[in-house]
Amino acid sequence: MTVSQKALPVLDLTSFDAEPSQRGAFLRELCEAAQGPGFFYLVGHGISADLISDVLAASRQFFDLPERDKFSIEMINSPHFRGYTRAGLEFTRGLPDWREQLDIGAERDALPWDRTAPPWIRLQGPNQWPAALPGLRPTLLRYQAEATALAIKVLRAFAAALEQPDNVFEPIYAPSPNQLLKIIRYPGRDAGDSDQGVGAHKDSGFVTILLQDKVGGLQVETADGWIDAPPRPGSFVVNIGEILELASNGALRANVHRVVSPPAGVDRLSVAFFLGARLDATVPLLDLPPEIAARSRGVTEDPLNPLFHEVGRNYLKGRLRSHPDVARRHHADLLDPSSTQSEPASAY
Ligand SMILES: O=C(O)CCC(=O)C(=O)O
Ligand SMILES: [Fe+2]
Repeated sequence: MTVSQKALPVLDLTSFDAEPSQRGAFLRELCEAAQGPGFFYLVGHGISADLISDVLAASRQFFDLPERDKFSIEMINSPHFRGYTRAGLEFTRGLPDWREQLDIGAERDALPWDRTAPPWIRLQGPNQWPAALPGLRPTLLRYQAEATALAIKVLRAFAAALEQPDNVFEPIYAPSPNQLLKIIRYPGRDAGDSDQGVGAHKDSGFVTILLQDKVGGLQVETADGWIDAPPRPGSFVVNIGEILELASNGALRANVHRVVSPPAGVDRLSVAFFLGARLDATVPLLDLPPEIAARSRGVTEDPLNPLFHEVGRNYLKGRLRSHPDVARRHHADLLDPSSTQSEPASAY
């Protein structure tokens, strides 16, 4: 498919706190970005350049560790889907993604799971950290905290763009939003290799805040075809997740995106932060003013990716499907034995 040369818009978050006319202009730009590509670059975000370079440096140090150190914290050890995943072990739409990654969630104790507990309770639990790199934990947890505060501010801006009170989503994320921080390395591809860094997908949360190093590869699907989202110094790429699509009945759309692997001899680092609602929450359908409701496109119907308003159920569905090895080892009771796919059984 051809890739269009169109660029994503750039939004300045400081305008959200500015006087009413500047704030109004910002909210209009946000609506346009949401109606169009569903993705934009964010500047004026308030996260320091020092923290950003520390996170990228710590990520590079992690991926440079010997295999035995990374393998000692593999995700297969964790029923909570935390830890390291080798390239090729994560799947998007049934095909392997050529990226290695470390998944860090909210640092919380595991909850007891028994037959009466909802299955998503299994998602809560500790992270796995590499003993060989003690500096990684404080750097990533600090970044996770700052990215959470930033994502909540972006969420408040989306609420305002929908002409809702800024805090309309607070009841479904406070006091313990679902957080997922992923540090990712995309290896270069040799001739004949698949170019699927990560296959075409939507993100499941409220919003995603993406930090990229200097190597491109992210592409966004739009009405005009795929658009490149090359790195832009000092900015994050922000995109809409499925919770906002559900809550707005498609007035905001979670857009499809993918990463094309870098060429041979080059690798790419990215750090994705996904802000989600509380796992025990149910996504409400917002009462939108008529002129916004008129723009609603409804929620995308995709038989391969049914969307549930129950947050924990939706999130668990995605984790089981993306990490079939973890699903088989720890959650075989949730898988449908008649299916070769790692889909959750429809019963729960
Ligand atoms: O690495 C990137 O640029 C995007 C990653 C992504 O889309 C994801 O992990 O959901
Ligand atoms: Fe994504």
